[in-house]
Amino acid sequence: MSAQTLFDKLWTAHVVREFGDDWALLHVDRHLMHDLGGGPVFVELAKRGLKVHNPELTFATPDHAVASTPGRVSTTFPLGGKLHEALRSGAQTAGVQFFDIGEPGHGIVHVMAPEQGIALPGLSVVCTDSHTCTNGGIGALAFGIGTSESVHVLATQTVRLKKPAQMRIRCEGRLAPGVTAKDLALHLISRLGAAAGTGYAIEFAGTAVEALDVEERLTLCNLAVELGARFGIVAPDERTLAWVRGRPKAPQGETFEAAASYWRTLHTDADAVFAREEVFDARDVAPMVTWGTSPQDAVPVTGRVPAAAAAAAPDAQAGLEYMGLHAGTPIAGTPVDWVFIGSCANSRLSDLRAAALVARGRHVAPGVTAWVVPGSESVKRAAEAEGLRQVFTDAGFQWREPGCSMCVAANGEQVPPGKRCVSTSNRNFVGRQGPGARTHLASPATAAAAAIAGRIADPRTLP
Ligand SMILES: CC(C)[C@H](C(=O)O)[C@@H](O)C(=O)O
Ligand code: SF4
Repeated sequence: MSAQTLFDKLWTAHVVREFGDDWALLHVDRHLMHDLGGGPVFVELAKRGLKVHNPELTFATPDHAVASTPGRVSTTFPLGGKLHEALRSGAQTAGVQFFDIGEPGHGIVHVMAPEQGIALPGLSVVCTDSHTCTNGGIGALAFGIGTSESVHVLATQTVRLKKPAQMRIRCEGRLAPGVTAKDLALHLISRLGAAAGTGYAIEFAGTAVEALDVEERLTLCNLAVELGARFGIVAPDERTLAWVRGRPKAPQGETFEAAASYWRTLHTDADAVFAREEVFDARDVAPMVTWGTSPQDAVPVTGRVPAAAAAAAPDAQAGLEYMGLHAGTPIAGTPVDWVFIGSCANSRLSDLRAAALVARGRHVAPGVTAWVVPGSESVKRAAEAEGLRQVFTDAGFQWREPGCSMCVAANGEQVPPGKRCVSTSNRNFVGRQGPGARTHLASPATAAAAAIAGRIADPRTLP
């Protein structure tokens, strides 16, 4: 057999039928549903008189529209309450497991899936959400689908897809201390452009990626879609296997060992060919922060807001105006009003630890509202157990309930118009965190540093 890429191996393992012209019907191993799209999917299925083919392979959790207010219930945000109920009742009727708020397993769908061992290396994972690619960080064939495809998955446990072209991004060397996977992702997007991955499945490889811990790989793959790619993957290795072992829904004992020996075959063969290959030196990466309204508008925190003409995006001038920034000014020192630490990009335990390291023994600057929103109930409990909640609240951060929260503001939690927020999420589009809200994407450490300094600041040199 000719040399195969990791993606080829994952793809081939899931083909049920080839249709020609690179189209195929793929088996879906895990189907995730969330509150924004889930309810209507169940309604549509019922309307068409269809049954759920494999209810045990679908998992539902409300994340986008639930309030993060401490002590919240499902109806704290009333519209979210309706979406919650539609998802819950649809799941119950279908026999689909529903992870409700307050229960272990609840959380942002892309945080809870790998955490619970629902997503595993080698499995195909789909959800009506573009950031499903996050799961590629453990070597899953994970991708976002549309609502009608979700109905199709419920009815048939398959999905029709055209095999994408393949790109490999190799990051060689080591990230410098204080530089994270989020910074690497923003660096890659700023260098390659937010559309570079369109039509591709991206494999992230190289010594710098191998050196990332598994949660950092999830962050890196989360941002693959901000490069335009539907898939981002990292080959599973011993680190991945150790991370997966013992998760609630991961195989146990001998079954785990059998799975692990298959997972060890999931890597790109030495002489496999990619349609496009890019190589980066990890030592060039600094803590990054965005200045505009696309994730590609990112500069090192030690850098300056670029002149619009020098920026890659055609709408950079409009971005600068929306953001209320001037070309040539250092990005550090820009005063901030809000800080949001959360989202499927950066709300796992390791992210909260990194932010807490900066927050410990310091205090949020006057006039700054700083939120920490854990990605899942399990992350929240683990963080509380090791004292991180105390570190944050002592420092003046608000400790909130898990969900998407201010990442997309679908739960009514918005950055007020004209206010500036440093956010650990993945999108800084116009209005993303609320009408007129100004978003700067950054890592958890950089976001925590901004909260403390009251302005954009380099976490490595915080007084
Ligand atoms: C709501 C959902 C469809 C959307 C996505 O696909 O990513 C959201 O999660 C986002 O981050 O913008
Ligand atoms: S946390 Fe943000 S990016 Fe992730 S699924 Fe929720 S809304 Fe989308």
